[in-house]
Formats: sequence, C-alpha cells, structure tokens
Amino acid sequence: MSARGTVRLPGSKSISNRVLLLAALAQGTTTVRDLLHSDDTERMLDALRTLGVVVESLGDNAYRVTGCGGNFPVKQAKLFLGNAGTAFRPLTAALALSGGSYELSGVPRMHERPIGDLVDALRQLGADIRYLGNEGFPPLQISPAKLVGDTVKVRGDVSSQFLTGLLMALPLTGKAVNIEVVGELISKPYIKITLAMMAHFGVKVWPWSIVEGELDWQHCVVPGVQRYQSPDTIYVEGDASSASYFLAAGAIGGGPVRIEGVGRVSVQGDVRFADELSRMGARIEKGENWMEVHAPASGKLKAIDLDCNHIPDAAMTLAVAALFADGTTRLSNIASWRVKETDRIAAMATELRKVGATVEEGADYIRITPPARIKHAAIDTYDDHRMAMCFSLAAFGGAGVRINDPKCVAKTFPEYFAEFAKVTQAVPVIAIDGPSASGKGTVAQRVATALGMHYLDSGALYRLLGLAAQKRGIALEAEDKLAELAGQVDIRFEGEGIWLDGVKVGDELRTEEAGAAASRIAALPKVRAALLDKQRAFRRAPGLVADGRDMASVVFPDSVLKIFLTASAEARAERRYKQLKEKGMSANIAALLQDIRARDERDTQRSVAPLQQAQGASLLDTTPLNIEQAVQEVLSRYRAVK
Ligand SMILES: Nc1ncnc2c1ncn2[C@@H]1O[C@H](COP(=O)(O)OP(=O)(O)OP(=O)(O)O)[C@@H](O)[C@H]1O
Ligand SMILES: Nc1ccn([C@H]2C[C@H](O)[C@@H](COP(=O)(O)O)O2)c(=O)n1
Repeated sequence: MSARGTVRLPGSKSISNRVLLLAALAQGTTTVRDLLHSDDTERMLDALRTLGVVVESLGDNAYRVTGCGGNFPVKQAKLFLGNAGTAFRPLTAALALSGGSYELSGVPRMHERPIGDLVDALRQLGADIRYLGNEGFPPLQISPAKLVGDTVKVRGDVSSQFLTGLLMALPLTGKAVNIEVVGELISKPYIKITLAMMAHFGVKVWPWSIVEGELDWQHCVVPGVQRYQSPDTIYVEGDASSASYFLAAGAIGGGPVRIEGVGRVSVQGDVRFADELSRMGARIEKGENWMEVHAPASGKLKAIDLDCNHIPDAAMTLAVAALFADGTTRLSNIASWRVKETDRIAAMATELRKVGATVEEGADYIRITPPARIKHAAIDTYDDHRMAMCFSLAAFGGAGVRINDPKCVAKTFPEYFAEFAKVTQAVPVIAIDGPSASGKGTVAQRVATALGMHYLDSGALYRLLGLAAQKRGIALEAEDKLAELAGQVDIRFEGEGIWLDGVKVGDELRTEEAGAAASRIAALPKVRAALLDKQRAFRRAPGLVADGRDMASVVFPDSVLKIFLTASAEARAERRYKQLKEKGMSANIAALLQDIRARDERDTQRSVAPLQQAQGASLLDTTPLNIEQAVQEVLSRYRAVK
C-alpha cells in the first residue's frame, strides 16, 4: 500500500471540548467554528444543553453558544458523559463549584478511570462530592459547595486533565486561588492548550499564562477578579493527534501526504509529533497551518529512543510506525497510557505482538522490535479510537490487517477510515508471467529500474527452496517437509545479491538442474501456499514488478498491468544457450530445447497455479524483439493503464 494525497483535519478534540465549556461559562454569545463532530464533543454538547445552556447548530461544524456567566440555569441534573475524559473532568470541577446538585456517570470504562485526585483537590475548596461506586472513581454525586480556603494541592503526575479541570473552574469561585502541583506535571502541552483557551476567554493564570520560556510548573495563581468573556468568534484548530496517523502514513507509504488544519503555528503539543517523525527520517515541510510529509530518502524509518511526555497521545502512532523502523524503538515516560480509554501500554503490546513484533513493556515504557515481515492479524481495539487509527498503519506491511470494531474511531474522528482510504492506494504491481527463458526476468528487472520500483524474481524463491531442500537431504516430493522448510528458510534479496540462510548464493541458482528442481517442487500445492506471503511481502511503495508463472493469476491478481511474456521454444533455447555460455557454463542447445519443452509441459499441466495467460493479461511475444524493444513495449503498456 502507498500513501499520497491531502487530508483536511477535523477539529481538535481537546480544543473543542474546552472551548464549548468556556463558551458556556462565559458572559456573552460565542460562535465556535470548525468544532470537532465526534462522540466526545456530542457528550459535552448534550451535557451543556441539559444544564440549560443554549447551543445552536449553525451548520458546517459551527455553533452559537449563549454563555451563562458561570451560573448554569439548571440546578439539578443527571449527566451521562460516555467515555469522554475531556468532558468528565472539567465538568466535574465546574459543576462542583457552581451551586447545584448533579449526578455524573459514564460507560463502565469511564468508571474505571481515576478521578480521586481531582475530587480531593476540589474538596479542599469546600466542594461536596460523593462517590456513587468505588472510592476514587466515577460515578459522582455533586452537591452545592461551601467555598473555603484559597490554596489547593493537586496531583500532576497521573493525568493533566485534573489540573485542566481545576484551572478552568477556579474563576467561578470569584476569589484568587493558589494551585500547588504535587509530583512532576505530565502532559504539559495539554495544560498549555488549557491556558491558551482560557486566555482567549479573558482569564490569565499567573505566571503560567504570562511568563515566556521555561516555567516552574509547581505553583500558579488563578486571580479572583477575572471572569470569562466571550471572544465573539473562535476557530478550532485541526486535531494534531489525528494528524499523526496521516503524517505516519506518508512517512511509511511514500508520500507526499499533506495535512491541512494544523501546522507550524499551533497551541497543540502533538504538533511536535512531526519533529519526532523527522528524527525517524521522514522528510517534513511545514506552513502556518499545513504540513507535508515524504518517506525517508533511504525508504526506511530509523528506530528511536524517545521520552514521550510532550506527545502522550501521538506517541501511540510512533509505536506502530516502529514496525517499519530499522531496529528497536523505545518510547518512555508514557505511564499515563495506562489510565486512558484502555490500558494502552498493555493493549499496544498485545496487538503489536499479533503482527509479529517483539515487544517489552514496563510500567511507563514500551520497546518495539519490528518483525522481518509484518503478519496479517485481526487487531482488537479495546473501545479505544487511537488503537484503531494507529493500527490502520500496519496495513502498509502488505499482509493486510483487520481492525475489529472500527467504529470506535467515532470518539474523535468518525470519518477516519474514509479519509485514510482517500490517501492510501494499493501499491501498483506489474505482473510479468511467462515460460522459462522467455526473458521475463531481464525485462522485469529493467522495467523496475526505469520506474524506480522494487523487483521480485519469484522463480528464485522456488529455486532457493529447491537448493535448501537438497542441502538438507529433503526429497523433492516430500510436500509437507518442503512446505515446513518454506516457512523456516531465511531468504534475503539485497540489490543483485541473494542470501539463503545467511550465505550468499552464486551461479548454482541459475543452473538448469536448479530450475528443474524448482519446477518439481513448484507443482506441490502446500509449497506454493507456503511461499505466497513471502512473495506478497515484496509489495512495497512505490511499486513492484514481479515475474514468474502465477503473478497475475494468484499472487497479485489486482496487478495494474498483467503481461504474458513469451517467445518460441527455439528462441528461448537459443537465449538460454547464449546466457549459459556467457557465464562460462557448459551447454547443449538440443538438450536445452528438450529441457525447456519438458519444463513448459510440467509448468502448464500442473494442477495448482498452472502457467497460462491469466485473465486480463496481454500477450507479448518477444520472438522478434530484442530486450530493449520488449522493455519499451511493457513501459508503454504501463503508461496506457496508469
Ligand atoms: N527479447 C530478447 N531478445 C534476446 N535475448 C533476450 C530477450 N529477452 C531476454 N533475453 C536473454 O535471454 C536470457 C534469458 O532471459 P531471462 O533470464 O530474463 O529469462 P526468464 O524468463 O526470466 O528465465 P527463467 O524464468 O527461466 O529464469 C538472458 O540471457 C537474456 O539476456
Ligand atoms: N511464480 C512462479 C515462479 C517460478 N515457478 C517455478 C516454475 C519454474 O520452472 C521454476 C523456476 O522458475 P524460473 O526461475 O525459471 O522463473 O519455478 C513457479 O511455478 N511459479
């Protein structure tokens, strides 16, 4: 699969839900444009409407919110917030300080996500919050607060959403409140989004909103005199976390992939994902609100060792991109993954192992070593939108991937798979099949070079397997043993060289004996089945030219161009004779002709994948053509179908 195209990003979830709540708490009417349309924003919109806030849809992802000046009209309500942490935490804080009685609940997973640190912080200010289930977890019963105290301690090392909720709610108290952050503050970029959005609505936090550069993230003051004021109109940036999947797709699948809606100038920390992807070798250009990515010049991503505190959500995308890297990638400082929609470290490790990766997980890190070949797998998504979106990238491995419960992407990006499909295309394959010595290898190789594509000599796989069998003393009729061997042998193609179990193979691969042995084992159905995935794994961006007997009919039936390349048996015997002589090998033209006829007979008469002109394949008889003419003919047929 390759990736190329442009994606207009949906609005940022983090910004959307913050802006909706601030617009509701503000004085005045706010028009919110480019709002994200998703499950999580629907939960926030529903909750605000239940609380009596007037929210009107203006169409085209725009809404008009009539603020209630911090005083929700409805003083008693039950709110269901699904699995939307960006709605649950800030609403808990705002409602706890707003003088009403509310019951807040969510889906079962929401009830497993901790909220105790936020509740403890709010209680220090006199909030009255009771747990309706397990201590420290939703659901919650909130009753009117009796405000006391001017200092609050809140943990910063579990989820930055606790601090976000507190910061956004404190202006409702009408008095200055000091915040002391306990433990090292994680996910600071999300706090920066909170501060930026609060500043849009006229509230500045001392010193975090005011001082530039390095900050002491342990203390701040939310001044008492400030009230949220509508900025009139506010535009929601494209979602930088959602951008990560498309940037990674371009880096893995060739590119260029351009994303619009977020760029160099952004309040979202996840824009720095692009910098980490470029450390992996991707080539990235940025404009004010767009980015464009190409695959590394080398064609392969580099493995990295990264502290991911600054990109907690987008770091998941790196974990799957690591499948395409040249070594082991380590992502650390990701403990917060464990308390998200699911335990994301455990989920990521389980699913990466399914596609063949070697994974080590720790309390706050994950190490991923890619497999030689990414395996087809059915990926479980744990009701976690990011698991589904991340693992779509595994499809670039060529073996295909099944995403279970793909609709979970509705949490933040309902149109994700439609957009992904728009920028991904099957890697084009040119299939060149034909009988022995027809010239298909020579022609295919030259066509691949002319088009900058990869090349697969599928016959070499059968020849190599024959050689490996002979070396191990396995009979060429022992179908089960040969099929097992096909799964075990280590075959590597690099440039012109071919390695079998780590040893470079020379001219012995090209002898008529090796060809005859290959022809015999190629008639065995289990052997053919065992070599199928190995052949398909050669399909990589930007394209593949594959030669053999069943490229068009069985291995790559969706090839964009199918050629049946042939020549008379006499012409082929003569070509083979010259070829062997040039290599200094002994040859007899009559014996070669006999051998070619015998091989044609075996290859065309076998029961599985017999050599024949496949449906949709066009005939190219090269008897009267020289090599260059044959190559030009294939190129012109490709141009005609491209
Ligand atoms: N059109 C052509 N005219 C003359 N010689 C050719 C032509 N095409 C290929 N040859 C020569 O014929 C020989 C056999 O070609 P090649 O090895 O590419 O065939 P092949 O079909 O891939 O064979 P096999 O599948 O049996 O390995 C080579 O020496 C090649 O240079
Ligand atoms: N896709 C393929 C490729 C090769 N074979 C068999 C048939 C040939 O006799 C033998 C060696 O192939 P060559 O190197 O001569 O192209 O392997 C096949 O059945 N299917």
